Amino acid sequence: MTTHPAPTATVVSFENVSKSYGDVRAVADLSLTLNPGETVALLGPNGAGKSTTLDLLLGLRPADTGTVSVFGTTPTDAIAAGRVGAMLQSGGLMEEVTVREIVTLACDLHRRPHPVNEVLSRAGIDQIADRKVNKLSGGQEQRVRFALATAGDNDLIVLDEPTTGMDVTARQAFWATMREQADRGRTVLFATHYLEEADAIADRVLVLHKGRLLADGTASEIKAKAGARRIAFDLEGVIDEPALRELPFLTSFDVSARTVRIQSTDADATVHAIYSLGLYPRNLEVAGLGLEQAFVAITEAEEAKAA
Ligand SMILES: Nc1ncnc2c1ncn2[C@@H]1O[C@H](COP(=O)(O)OP(=O)(O)OP(=O)(O)O)[C@@H](O)[C@H]1O
Repeated sequence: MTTHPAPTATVVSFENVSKSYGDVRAVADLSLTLNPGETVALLGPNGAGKSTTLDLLLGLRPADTGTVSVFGTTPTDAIAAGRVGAMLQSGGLMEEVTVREIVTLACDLHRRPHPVNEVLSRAGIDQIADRKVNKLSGGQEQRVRFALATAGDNDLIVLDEPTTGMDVTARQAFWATMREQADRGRTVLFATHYLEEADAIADRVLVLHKGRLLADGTASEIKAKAGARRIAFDLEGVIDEPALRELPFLTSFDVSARTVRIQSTDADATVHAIYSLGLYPRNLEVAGLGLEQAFVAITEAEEAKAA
């Protein structure tokens, strides 16, 4: 009887990982774990450390301190075993070859390759398979990178801002394919600036800021962590702005024409106080923050703490 090694429960593990470039601390004491079948968004503003984190995960850069492991081994060994596919932002494609040639090469090099035609059609580049790579548009190049990342059967797919430059159709097709991969138990990790993508696609969102992990949870948990809720209402007559600004628990305030828009960390108390002022708010709406607003709130709170 053949014995198989027990499946490793943890796909990726970072333990107290730090990485600096000279004086710039790109990743600071980062600890995280990725589990099988998760689709995880790595979200953060420019310079947050997303690409560096992915480089460390792929063994493209060594950590200064801490341990990175992928499927219980080093990133290099996990990649050599054909378990990881990656689509990075940079990295030139070979120019004087056709799309089919470069995809065929990627399939030939993979331990568990998919058929070339399947890879081409999944990435939506079967129609341009005979075109030279240096004649492609930015969005088409991204599709080729996507094809290279999915040339074989990978247990972990790592994507650095994968949909940059893709049109809406390409974006939708791309995420449909990624969802299929996740449904088949693959782990997908992607870095993004697009909060709506993180919200729509990811089971889990990691918020990175100045190399540190600020939040780790579902999109709704991240929104809840930001604490505030949005309140909007219309008022008739003269609007007493100073009185409204004194409402309890406000974190933001805006009046335009007859509409008051505020954010509050205790919406029930704020709404109660509005009525206590003797006002009659019309079209009253109370809603949670969107991920974008939550993200801004969390990073601003962090900046304020650091100041
Ligand atoms: N090779 C390098 N040499 C020096 N500094 C670097 C290098 N690569 C990145 N940095 C710096 O490290 C920090 C993190 O950069 P990184 O590219 O990881 O962030 P990011 O979140 O991927 O940003 P973006 O969203 O803009 O791609 C930044 O301050 C950046 O300027």
